[in-house]
Amino acid sequence: MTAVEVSYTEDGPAGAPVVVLSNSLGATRGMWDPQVPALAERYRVVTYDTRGHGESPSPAGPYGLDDLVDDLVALLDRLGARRAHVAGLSLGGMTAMRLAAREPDRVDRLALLATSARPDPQGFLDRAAAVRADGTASIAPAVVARWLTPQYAAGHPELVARLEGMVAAADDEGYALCAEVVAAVDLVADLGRITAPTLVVSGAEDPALPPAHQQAIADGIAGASLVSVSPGAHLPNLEQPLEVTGALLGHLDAAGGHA
Ligand SMILES: O=C(O)CC1=CCC(=O)O1
Repeated sequence: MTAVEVSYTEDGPAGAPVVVLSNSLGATRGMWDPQVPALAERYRVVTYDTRGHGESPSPAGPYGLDDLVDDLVALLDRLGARRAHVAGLSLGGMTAMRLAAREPDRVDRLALLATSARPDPQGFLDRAAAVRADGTASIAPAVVARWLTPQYAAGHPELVARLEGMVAAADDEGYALCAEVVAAVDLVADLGRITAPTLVVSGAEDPALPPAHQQAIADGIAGASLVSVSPGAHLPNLEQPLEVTGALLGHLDAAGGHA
């Protein structure tokens, strides 16, 4: 399939090293809002909407993970970035892992948050069927219930409402096609091919992709470091923004400022 031109936003100094942030299933690039200001103090931060999400196109399917990687490579080319730091959460992390394994010369440092090299497919196939039948609004409360710990969600009803609105606004077919991408992901053989210095981040209470998934990634990528954020669920960057942003900056800054 031809790569699509994804919709993106840039923040930070134009000449700084590029950091690209890739979103999770059902989210938009807005999910990175807590991280962008601090990262943009010293990086050219690029957030984008994965195809089928937000303001990016939702071409007819089926999609494979390599289509999402092709979109990301096309974005790097549009940015004039031969190499970039790449961070992704969940589906975004799967895209980032595949890029790092397939085109290692395009990736400087890699950050993989709340993601998996081999998710259990059935739940995602069921989810695709559910949104095709009843739309993304029908699954939004259950999805967001996995993104934040129950305690944090109880204390932040406006955030919960905003996130549920984000999922409900997602294109039904785009969401379903990307859920099918997740269901088909098997990156176990790719892990050993990843040479980029890698940070892996877990939400200690993530019910969607529990910490064993990130442990398997950290075990499979040579030299990877693993940080567990607690309390934290599937979107630990929202619940623990200071800790996650600090971990990202520590990892990226170790590159010495050159992507
Ligand atoms: O949506 C979820 O429940 C968890 C998830 C899996 C892949 C992804 O991007 O989010």
